Amino acid sequence: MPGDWAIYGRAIHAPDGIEALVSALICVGTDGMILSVETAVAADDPRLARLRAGGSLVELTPDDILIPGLIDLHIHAPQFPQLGTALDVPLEDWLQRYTFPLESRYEDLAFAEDVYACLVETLLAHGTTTAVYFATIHLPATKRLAEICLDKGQRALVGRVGMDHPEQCPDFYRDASAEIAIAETRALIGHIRDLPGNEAALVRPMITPRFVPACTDALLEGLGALAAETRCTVQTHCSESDWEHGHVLDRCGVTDTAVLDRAGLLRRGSVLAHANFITEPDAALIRARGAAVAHCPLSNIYFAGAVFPLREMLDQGLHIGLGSDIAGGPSASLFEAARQAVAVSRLLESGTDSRKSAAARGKPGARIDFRTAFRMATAGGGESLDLPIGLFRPGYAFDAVLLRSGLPDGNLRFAEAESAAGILEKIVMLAGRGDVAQVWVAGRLVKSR
Ligand SMILES: O=c1[nH]c(=O)c2nc[nH]c2[nH]1
Repeated sequence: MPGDWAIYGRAIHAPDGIEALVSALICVGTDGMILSVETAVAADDPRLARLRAGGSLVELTPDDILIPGLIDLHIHAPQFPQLGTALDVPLEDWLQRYTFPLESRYEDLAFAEDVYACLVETLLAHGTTTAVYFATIHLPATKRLAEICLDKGQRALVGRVGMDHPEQCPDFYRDASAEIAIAETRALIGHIRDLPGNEAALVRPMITPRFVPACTDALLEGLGALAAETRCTVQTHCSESDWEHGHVLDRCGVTDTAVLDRAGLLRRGSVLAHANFITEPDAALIRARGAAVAHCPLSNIYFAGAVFPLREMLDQGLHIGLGSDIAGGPSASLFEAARQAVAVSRLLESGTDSRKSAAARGKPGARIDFRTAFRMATAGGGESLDLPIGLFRPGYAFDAVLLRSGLPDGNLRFAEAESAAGILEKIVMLAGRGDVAQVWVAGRLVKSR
């Protein structure tokens, strides 16, 4: 729609707890930002008639419900071809055997374009309106990923991966030096910030050291200095598995979090994927710096060897959102990540070894429910990135997903007069691509069936 426009119907979001917005009128400006949100607007309100007459009103049906766009805090874009496969070995073997060989192929720009275009389309179809991407060490292909996100209208944060450590990175897939990795990261930051059509910063660069084991101290320090200089946010992996956590302790004498902080990489808006083995002082430091954790329950099942103490970390006030971790996690759907976050928290609470007594088996109080999972997939992601997304509030971007009950290939069936909590529980437990009717990013309709 060319000018200001509005959407009228039922919505749900999670400012703190869950808030149902009944008969809501959400007005959206030409810049894609929400101008106003009003609830209990009567169907015969004259403003609706005026908007309707001007062709500026989207009207939802009783089968429809609007939710904030999903925010996926951790995706490896080049790993998309391997989604759903290659999960039979531990992280350190998976990287060397499957993942580095696949990522090395992105020197081929045509290959990269095909994969990245398909991935961005797929994620939008699943309702992922904001995606935080690791790319590869290849600057041209990483620039293309950012351009594809901008063309297709997906809000994205895109990073060229830095990895120069000769002991952990193979000869065929490694930065030639820390200097080159830093220079190319700088070039990507400039390229994305100057992209024509990106004046509103729909796509942003991210400084992306792969993880401490893959980076020399010179690279970590250089990227930290670059983050301070450019005020660019940072993403990396942190204390992911027993092997990874132990490797960093052996090499550096301190945890990943302390190493990242020493290098200046732990900042407001920094996203640390996994963080399964962070210590109490690590958690305090992450909180003090305003950094965030991307909780990736699916890949943690395969690689971590432990369950992230999510409830405890939320209670300590950390910013936490959800990551699909394509392709360490075998699903592109953030709804799937949300339900798995609930499931693994229940396993952590109950424990898993039936040979132990119930009292000795688990971690009391560790569970989260569907409300918390939904919040992490939406408002929690926005807070983590320090961006005004994930809520229906004036001043926030209108990034939204319209879910429709009863679509032929969908899972959702809302009963008449079902409560907001009941509907949300069904969404978190059942929703998938087949339930997504329309998707908007920054007020632009980017998917419709
Ligand atoms: O899940 C993961 N995927 C990766 O690609 C990776 N690299 C380092 N650590 C990692 N963990």
